[in-house]
Amino acid sequence: MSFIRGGLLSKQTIITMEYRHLHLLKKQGYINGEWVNAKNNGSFPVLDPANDKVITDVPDMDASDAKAAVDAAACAFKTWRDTTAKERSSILRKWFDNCQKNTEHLAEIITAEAGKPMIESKGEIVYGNSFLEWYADTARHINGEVIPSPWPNKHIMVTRHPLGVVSIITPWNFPFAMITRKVGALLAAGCTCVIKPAEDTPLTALAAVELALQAGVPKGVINVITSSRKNAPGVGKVLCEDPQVGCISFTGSTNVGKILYGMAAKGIKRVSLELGGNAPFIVFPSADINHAADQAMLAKFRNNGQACVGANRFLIHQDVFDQFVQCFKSKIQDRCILGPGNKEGVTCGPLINDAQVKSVSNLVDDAVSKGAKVLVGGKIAKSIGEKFYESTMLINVKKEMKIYEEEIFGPVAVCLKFKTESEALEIANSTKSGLASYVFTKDLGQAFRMSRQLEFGMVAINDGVLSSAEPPFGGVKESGIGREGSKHGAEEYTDIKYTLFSALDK
Ligand SMILES: NC(=O)C1=CN([C@@H]2O[C@H](COP(=O)(O)OP(=O)(O)OC[C@H]3O[C@@H](n4cnc5c(N)ncnc54)[C@H](OP(=O)(O)O)[C@@H]3O)[C@@H](O)[C@H]2O)C=CC1
Ligand SMILES: O=C(O)CCCC(=O)O
Repeated sequence: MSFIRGGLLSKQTIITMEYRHLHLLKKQGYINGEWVNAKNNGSFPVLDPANDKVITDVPDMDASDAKAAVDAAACAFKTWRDTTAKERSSILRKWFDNCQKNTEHLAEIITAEAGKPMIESKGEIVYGNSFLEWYADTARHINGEVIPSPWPNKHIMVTRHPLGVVSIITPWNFPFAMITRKVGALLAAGCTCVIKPAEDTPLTALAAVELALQAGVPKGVINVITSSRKNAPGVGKVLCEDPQVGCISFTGSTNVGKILYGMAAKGIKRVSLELGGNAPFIVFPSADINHAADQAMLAKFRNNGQACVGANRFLIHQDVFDQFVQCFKSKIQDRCILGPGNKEGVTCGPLINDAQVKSVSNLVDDAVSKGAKVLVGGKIAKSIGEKFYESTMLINVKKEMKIYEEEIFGPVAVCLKFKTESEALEIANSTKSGLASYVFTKDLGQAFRMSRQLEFGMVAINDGVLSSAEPPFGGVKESGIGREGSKHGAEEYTDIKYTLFSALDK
């Protein structure tokens, strides 16, 4: 996708902006076709991570608002499920068109609340919107089956039916795409939803939903609960346990995913969980090293490393280790330009919040205290601001360091050396996570062996970016359950029904 490839490979012009110029800035939650405040009248501030200024306040909704939203979605489901696939497709297409026309406005909101450089924010709109376009088409192809029957005069028909109300809980790192990927799919399938965006990034969700309404999404079909971290557990309990909810679709940390999965289990509800990753990026001696280092820039520094598919461990064959490290290091020094996302030329913005800064700093400090060597970066860029962490590269990393096995979720590249293919595989697979993995080799047999033996839901051969609307996105092991994007993403929101027709004799 151009967004992912653009920022770190070339410099672009960025328009500066102020919050007062933000279009589509909504300041209320959205329930049953109305923009509403919290029943408790509470609110919380949404901050710009580049400078900690308040962009606006939004309602701090709690469990009672969540219940109202679920009730609205359940009521709307009664009619939405009976719309034709063609009608749903047409609404999704209009939503796609609206987002496309408003790319700049949506991107400005992402940059303001998530801190991304404008080039990446615009790219996220292109990427996120591709799910709406894809599901506008897919809506008309969620097919059933007629299976040859083992009995004479009997027919087996298999049909797909929407699950009902879907609870959507999304993270701050892709505040637009994580919503369109889920909501596009579930609307196509005939479901309705309640969205709970992250405390840090509710404004993108509200703007996206405003454009959905303008596209003709009927009242109650999409509802949005804005809540602070304090109220998230109460809201989450309703979204997971209310009997009217048929499915919980979550993207975020593995820890929270486990909590939600536990609550969903009480009602035997369907779950779709996209959780943490710990992606290996493996470079074999036959690889084109310059290309591998270019792709490493994308796999590591997209959204400043705050991505579940972000490369977490660079496993480099000993024969090309020095060459790769040198090449990667000089690209980091040339292309990672730290600063506020609305400043021209910036390619790496702030981390989202203080917790992220602390988590990344702790991992690096722990590694350095145990002997890791910093080749680039290694600390907070205090002259720019407290949330700006320098793009960093570490070598001499050992097993006893936390960074060796934890998900970094920040702009820190850790390079490790291996000797053999089996050693690379063993290190790569020695994690509870199994989301994305990257392999660089020109040896076709090796590429197939790695594809087969890597215990990951996604394997990219000779590429650093694998996300798009067409393939199934998702992980194995503790990285989650289910797939998003592709036709599988819509099928996640359906149940299969088998009907037996027995032809009565005259
Ligand atoms: N797989 C991925 O794509 C992501 C992984 N992460 C990982 O998680 C770490 C922490 O980030 P963080 O933002 O705290 O991620 P979380 O998993 O805590 O947050 C993701 C979403 O879940 C919500 N949430 C949190 N707790 C509950 C709950 N008990 N019930 C219902 N909803 C809940 C959050 O709301 P609120 O914001 O209000 O707390 C947010 O909307 C990161 O460092 C990273 O390692 C983070 C984001 C995305
Ligand atoms: O990191 C995430 O939370 C989602 C991955 C972004 C993508 O779709 O590539």
